[in-house]
Amino acid sequence: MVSALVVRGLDDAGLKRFTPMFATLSDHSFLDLRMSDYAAHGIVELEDKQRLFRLIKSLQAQAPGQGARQPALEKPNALIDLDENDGDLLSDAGVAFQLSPLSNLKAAAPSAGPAAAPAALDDPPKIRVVVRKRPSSKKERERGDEDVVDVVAKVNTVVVNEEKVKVDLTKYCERHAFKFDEALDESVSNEAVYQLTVGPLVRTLFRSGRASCFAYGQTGSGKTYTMSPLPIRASADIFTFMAQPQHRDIRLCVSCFEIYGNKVFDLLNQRKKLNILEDGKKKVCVVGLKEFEVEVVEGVKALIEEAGKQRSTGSTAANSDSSRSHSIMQFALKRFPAAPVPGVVVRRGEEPPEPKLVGKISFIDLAGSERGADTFDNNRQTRLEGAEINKSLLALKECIRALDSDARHVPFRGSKLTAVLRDSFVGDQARTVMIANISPCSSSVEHTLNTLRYADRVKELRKDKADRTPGGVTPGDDAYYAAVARAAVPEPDRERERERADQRERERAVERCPSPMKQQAGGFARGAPEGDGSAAALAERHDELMDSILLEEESLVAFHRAKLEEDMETMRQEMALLQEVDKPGSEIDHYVEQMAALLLIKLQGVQELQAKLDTFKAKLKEEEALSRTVHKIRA
Ligand SMILES: Nc1ncnc2c1ncn2[C@@H]1O[C@H](COP(=O)(O)OP(=O)(O)OP(=O)(O)O)[C@@H](O)[C@H]1O
Repeated sequence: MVSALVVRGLDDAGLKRFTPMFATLSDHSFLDLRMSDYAAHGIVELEDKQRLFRLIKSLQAQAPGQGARQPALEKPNALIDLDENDGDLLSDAGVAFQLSPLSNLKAAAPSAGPAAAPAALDDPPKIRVVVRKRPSSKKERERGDEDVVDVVAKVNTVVVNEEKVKVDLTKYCERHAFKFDEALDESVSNEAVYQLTVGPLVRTLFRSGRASCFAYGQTGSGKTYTMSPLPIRASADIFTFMAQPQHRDIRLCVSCFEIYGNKVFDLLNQRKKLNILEDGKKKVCVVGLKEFEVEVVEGVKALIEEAGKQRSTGSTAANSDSSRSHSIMQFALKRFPAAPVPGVVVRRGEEPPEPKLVGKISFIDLAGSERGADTFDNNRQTRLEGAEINKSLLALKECIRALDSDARHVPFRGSKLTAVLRDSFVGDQARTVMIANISPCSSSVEHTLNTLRYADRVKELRKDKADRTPGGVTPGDDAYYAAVARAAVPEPDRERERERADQRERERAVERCPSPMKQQAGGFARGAPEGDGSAAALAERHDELMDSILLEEESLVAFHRAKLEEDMETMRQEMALLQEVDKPGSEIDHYVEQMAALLLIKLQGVQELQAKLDTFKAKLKEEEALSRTVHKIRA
C-alpha cells in the first residue's frame, strides 16, 4: 500500500480522486510506474497524466539513491503545449516556487525542511552538467519542423538524429550520442529541474559554499524559462534553513546585474553602469552594485520581475529580440552581528563589524550561444558584442574545466563574466551546475549539436572519467537507444575532434595574452593581411582583431577619463596663475615660464590621446574591411 507521503502528494497534485486506484501498490512500485501503466490506474486524461508524471519525477528526485531509480521514460507525445506558456515565465515561476508535494510533507514532518535531504546530496559534486530539451511549439509543429532529439533518460543520454545528404543526393541519418550527468526531456517540470540542479547546492551555502548555476544554449532554447524559477525556488529553501535557530542571524541579500558587450549594468538600479575592480587581496568587486535584503519569496520574485524589465536586448539580422547579454542574479547569505542594545550609545571607532559573507550562489542566464558567431554581418556594435560573447563562453568553459580537474590555475581573467564570478571557481567549496538547453527541432540541429559539444567538453577533464564514458547502457526495452548511445560516434573520431578543437582554442588563448604573439596581432591590425587569404585564415585574423579592439576600447576610455582629470587639474593651475598675474607686483617672467609648462602638458596630453585614438580608429577600419571581405567570401 502506498504511504501517507504519496497519498498527500496525490492530493497536492490534484489527483486525490485517483488515490484508491493506487491502494494496492507499494511506494517502490508507485515510483516505478511508466506512462503506459497510467491508464490501468484510471489516469487517461492528458492533464492528469502530466500531473502524475511530474509528481513521480519530483518524488524520485528526492528519494534516497534517486539517480539509480529512474525508470525508462517513454517519449511523451508533446505533453506540454509550448504556446500556452509563451511569455508567461514568471507565472510559471510562481507555480514552481511553491514547495513540491514532497517538500510540503517534509516541512510538516518533525525533521522538516531541506535539511532533511538524503545524505547522498550532502556533498554535491564540483560540477554537474545537465541537458534539458524543450518541447516543440505549436508553430514549429505546424510548419513540419521535426523533432530530431531523443532523450534516453534511463542512461542520461541525448541522441541527435541529423539528416544528411550524400553526394548522390540520397538522404541518410547521422546519429550523435552524448551522455551527461542528467538528460531531461520535454516533460520534466521546473520543480524537477530544481531538485536535480540547484536544490542540492542550497545546504552548502550555509557551510561557506560558493555555487553557480548557468543556463547555456542558443536563443529560444529555454534558458530563461529554465533559469527564472530557480532563484525563486531556491529562496524558499533558503528561508526554511534561515528559520532554524543556528541560522537566525543570517540574512539573504540579492543583487542582479548584466554584462552587455563588455560593460556591466545594475539591473536593480536603473541600469547604472558599474565598474569592476580587483582589490589588494585579488578579490574582484563590482563597485556600487545595489544589494537588497529580502525576507520573503515574494520579495525575490519582485526583484526578478524588475531585473527582467531592465534586461537589455539588442536587435540582430537574425532575430529582433534575441538575448545578447549575460544576466547574473546573486544571493549572498550574510551573518549580521547582533544589533546594538537600544539606548546604548555606540562610540566612534566602536561601530559594529561588517556583516560576514557565509555563502553565495549566482544564477546566470547566458547570452544566446549562437550570438558568438555574429562577427561578420550586422553592424559593428553587434559584431563586437558577438566577439565578447564568444570570448566569455570560451573563458567560462575553461574555468569550469579547471574547477572540475582541480587545476591550480583558474583562467578567470579571460573575460568580464568569469572575472566577476571568480569566487565561484576557486576553493574547495566551489560548486557549478551547467544546464545546457536544447531545442528539439530539425531546423536547429546545428546549434543543438554545438550546445551539446560545448557541454560535453565542459565535463571531459573530469577525474572520474569512467562516469562520463558513453555506453554502459543495459540492452532491453531501450536496445535501440543503447546501441546508438554506444556506437553512434566512434570514440577515436571524438578524440580527434576534441584534439583539433583544443588546438584551435590553445592558439586563440595564446593570442589573447599580452606577449610577442599579441604584438604580432597588433602588427597585423595595422598592416595589410599577409599570407593565406582564405576565408578561414581571414576569419581567424578577424578574431584576433576583435579581441584587441575589445581590450583597447576599455583602455582608451580609461585613458580619456584620466586625461580629462589631468586637464581639470591643469585648468585649476591656470586659474591660479591668472589670479596671481593680476596682483600688483607680480613677476611676468614667472607667469610666462609657468604658462609654457602648462601648455606643454596640455599639448602632450592631446597628442597622446590623439595617437591612441588614431590607432584605435585604424583597427576599427581594418576590422570593418575584413568583416566585409569574409562576409562576401562566405555569402
Ligand atoms: N521546458 C519548457 N517547457 C515549456 N515551454 C518552454 C520550455 N522551455 C522553453 N519554453 C518556451 O520556449 C520559448 C523560448 O524560451 P526562452 O525565452 O526561455 O528561451 P531563451 O533561451 O531564454 O531565449 P533568449 O536567449 O532569446 O532569451 C518561450 O516561449 C518559453 O516559454
